[in-house]
This record gives sequence, structure tokens and C-alpha cells, in this order.
Amino acid sequence: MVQTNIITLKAVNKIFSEDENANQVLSGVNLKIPTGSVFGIIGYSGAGKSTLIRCINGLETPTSGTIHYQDTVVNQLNEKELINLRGQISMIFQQFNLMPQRTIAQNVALPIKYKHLDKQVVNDKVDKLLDLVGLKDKKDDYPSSLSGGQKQRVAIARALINDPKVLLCDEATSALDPETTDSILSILKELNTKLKITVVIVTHEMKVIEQVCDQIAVLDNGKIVEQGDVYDVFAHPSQPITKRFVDTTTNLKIDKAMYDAWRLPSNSLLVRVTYNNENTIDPVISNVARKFNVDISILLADIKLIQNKLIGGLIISIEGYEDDIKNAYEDFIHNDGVLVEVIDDVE
Ligand SMILES: Nc1ncnc2c1ncn2[C@@H]1O[C@H](COP(=O)(O)OP(=O)(O)OP(=O)(O)O)[C@@H](O)[C@H]1O
Repeated sequence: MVQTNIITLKAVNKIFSEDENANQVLSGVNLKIPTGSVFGIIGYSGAGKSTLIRCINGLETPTSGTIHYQDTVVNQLNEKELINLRGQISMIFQQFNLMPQRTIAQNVALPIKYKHLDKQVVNDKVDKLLDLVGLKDKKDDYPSSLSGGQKQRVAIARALINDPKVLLCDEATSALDPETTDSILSILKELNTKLKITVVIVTHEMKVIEQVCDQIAVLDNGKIVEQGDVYDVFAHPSQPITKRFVDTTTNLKIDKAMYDAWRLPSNSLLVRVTYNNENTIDPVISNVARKFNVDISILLADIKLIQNKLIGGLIISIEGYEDDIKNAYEDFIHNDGVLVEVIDDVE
């Protein structure tokens, strides 16, 4: 099947002229967002994520470069055409942006208020969308009576009122606790699989990417420094910034207190083993231990499933005679899909 891209950015630059130092916020951004994907854009605060995502639906205009939505060049549209476009490319925000003086149902219907559609048609659609996000019984309530997670569900229902093809999510879960974040991410994934909506997620949290995205782009200081399939990027992060983001999701960090508590004997080698194929590590460990007559203890383990493939690692200690340890270590290194590093600087 030929993969199409619903959104393409070509050489996009953005300089805010009112910026005191005329900061270049986006520099030469090239991005292809495949139709039907859940696409994550990650970066630290100030990297330009919001600016980038706002360029996609014309809330910001790039200083140069082009943004294509299917066959449309977004940055050549006039204000009226942009309003229509935002029905196709809708958006949710960190702070939900609900109207406090309107009911939940009125908030959801707001984007089509001025279309003067049949009241019953609007009501039915609002009911259907509130049902989809699990809030049908709240339709006559006001936003102030809802939790953050419920408010974001209302915002999602509102974003769907025009049957969009793309949903842009700007730090949509950053104000929510971990459990509520999970429930919102599940809804986003469901919209993607059931309604075939392309979802673009801007976040500073690698866990969000890990949970729902198929593709990732890493934005650093206005530049895309790495992009690709989420599993591949987790397995082989090529840039230091990407590695730092990946590290935030693993449980393989050691501090001095932990190291001291292990009380490892002097004839031991502390090793981090990460693997990135679909085989489990266990046979490799027992094989090496048998073959070289060393003892291997598993001190920490972290295994997860990304895009239905296993990825993870272990911290192990290898104990025995010096030559045996050396041979065992060499043997580990030569296993396909296994990355082995000696840990010798615990702080
Ligand atoms: N309207 C604007 N006028 C001037 N400068 C702006 C404007 N919007 C954003 N910036 C600047 O652009 C840079 C990137 O901001 P942006 O909000 O896109 O980053 P971000 O990665 O989304 O960060 P955060 O996660 O903190 O929101 C910042 O230095 C910011 O001050």
C-alpha cells in the first residue's frame, strides 16, 4: 500500500518580528505526517512545538516555507478559507479553552453555531460526540463542575463536531494526572483507529509518545533533529537529546545509594544490557553464564511493549574470575540486537 502524507512541511522558518532579538523559532523544518498516523512532536519548553503545530492549521504563518494539507497550501489561504480549514484540522489545548458561561452541549456545538443547522441535527450530533467521550450525562452541566480530564473530553468532542481529518493536540495531557492522561490518550488512539483521524501530538513527555504514537519527530531549538518510527527511535536514538528523552522512560538509572546497597564484590563487572529485537534476554544470560562459568545477577530490569514489540534492558553484575568475566562480556557483545555497556561511573 502506498503511504500518503496528509500534512507536509517544507523548509518552514518562523521569526517573530516583535521578538526583541528577532529569535528564529523554527529553522528549516521539513516534516511529513502520514495519513492515518498518530504523530508525536517532542521537545523541551521553548523548542518551538506550539509554534510549529499552530502553523499547521494557520494560527501562525511561517516567515518562509510551505505547509501542505493534502493539495492545499495552508499558508496561502485567506481568513475565510482558514476558518473552513480548521473544521478539517481541529485542535485541542492544554488549558481546554471551554466557555465557562455555556453548557457542555453548547460548548461542543460552538464551532457550528453560525452554520444555522437544523436544531435536531445539531442535538443528535452533540449527543453522539458526548457519548463517544463518555460524558452524555453531563450535557446540561457547566464546565466549572467538571474535572480536568472531563473538560478535555468536552474539548475533544467540540474538536470533532466538523468531522475533522486531523486532530492537533497541543500538550493536551500536560495539565492532567497520570491516570487521567492515560484515559485521554486512549480516547485519542480510539479516534485514530475507529474514525481514521490523523492525530498530531505535541508534548514534552516521552511517555505520551511511547503510549500512543507511531511516528516521532524531535524538535530542538526550532530544528527537527531526529524523526522516524517510534520503535526505531526508542531502540536506536541517534541524537543525545533523543537519548535523554528515551532515558526518562526507563527504569535503568542507578544512583550512588543504590549502588552502595548492592554491595557488589570486587571481582564483578556491572553492565547495562539493552536489547531491541523480539527475543527475550533470558536465554542469552543463562547461556553466557553456563558457557563461561560466571554468576550473573539481575539487579534492575525494564521491559516494555512499543508498537507491539518488546524493548528493554537489564542491569546485571557478572561475577567470577577476571578472564571468565572478560570472555562473558565479549560474548554478550556479539549477540545480535543486544547492546552492552560497562557501568563504571555511578554518581
Ligand atoms: N507570538 C509570539 N511572539 C513572539 N515570540 C513568540 C510568540 N510565540 C512564541 N514565541 C517564542 O517562540 C519560542 C518558542 O515558543 P513555543 O511556545 O512555540 O515553544 P514550545 O516548545 O511550545 O514551548 P512550551 O512547551 O513552553 O510552550 C519561545 O522563545 C517563545 O517566546
